[in-house]
Amino acid sequence: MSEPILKINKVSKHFGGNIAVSDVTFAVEKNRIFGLIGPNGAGKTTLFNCMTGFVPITSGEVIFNNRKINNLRPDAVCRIGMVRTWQRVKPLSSLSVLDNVMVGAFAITGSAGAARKIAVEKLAQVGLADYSAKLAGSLSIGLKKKLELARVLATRPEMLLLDEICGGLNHTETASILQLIRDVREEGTTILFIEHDMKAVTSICERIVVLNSGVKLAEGTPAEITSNPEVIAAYLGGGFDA
Ligand SMILES: Nc1ncnc2c1ncn2[C@@H]1O[C@H](COP(=O)(O)OP(=O)(O)OP(=O)(O)O)[C@@H](O)[C@H]1O
Repeated sequence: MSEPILKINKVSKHFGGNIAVSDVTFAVEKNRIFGLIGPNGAGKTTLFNCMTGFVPITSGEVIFNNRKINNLRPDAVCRIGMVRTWQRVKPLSSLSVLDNVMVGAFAITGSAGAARKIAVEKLAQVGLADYSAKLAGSLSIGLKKKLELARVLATRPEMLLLDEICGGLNHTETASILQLIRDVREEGTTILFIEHDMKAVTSICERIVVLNSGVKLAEGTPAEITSNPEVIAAYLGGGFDA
């Protein structure tokens, strides 16, 4: 295994008596596309929140680039190179598409000119150049997801955490987002991908961790995961055919 960029060591998160994440351990190698899957309520988003400083961890360690980052605030986590998207994308609706991406770029630069340049570059990358001047709130859900991707790419991340970026998209939109994710990985970015669309997960991820009721149920390649009887029983059911 090459050097991991991210290590999750025995991470737990309790909300009062509710154990959302329990003693989860895994590592993500640099420049991989890694999947995080599991049933609703399995703890996937909570784990993202723990990694990126949006909720405090009850116990365990998050190590990013050999640095323990448990107590860092989300903006600091972003500045050291790890940024996440949100399951329900909420752009700043009354700002333009360009301004929304500039907000992302301001995480890494204080210069409006530099932020604009990065935003223009990232909007072109996701295919939204023609929408720059439109109000973000006027975009369709498919284009809002691309805007979300441009916003996080504008922070020039080393690692991207994508929370159901394909959720609510049709077949063509999903294919387009998956190609963008592949392109981003080609540029050297590591990706951790939460997704319920198993076709998308198995087509893009090299390795997958499965959570169930806050506990790590399995880890392996897509072929190993989709043939794992425990994963089939807890999540996939009998009908999945990769
Ligand atoms: N802020 C919170 N306060 C209390 N409980 C929470 C909070 N956030 C999440 N939970 C609980 O933690 C558990 C895991 O939820 P989480 O949203 O992480 O699951 P998930 O795997 O992302 O689910 P989904 O696929 O539906 O998005 C659930 O029982 C949820 O109710």
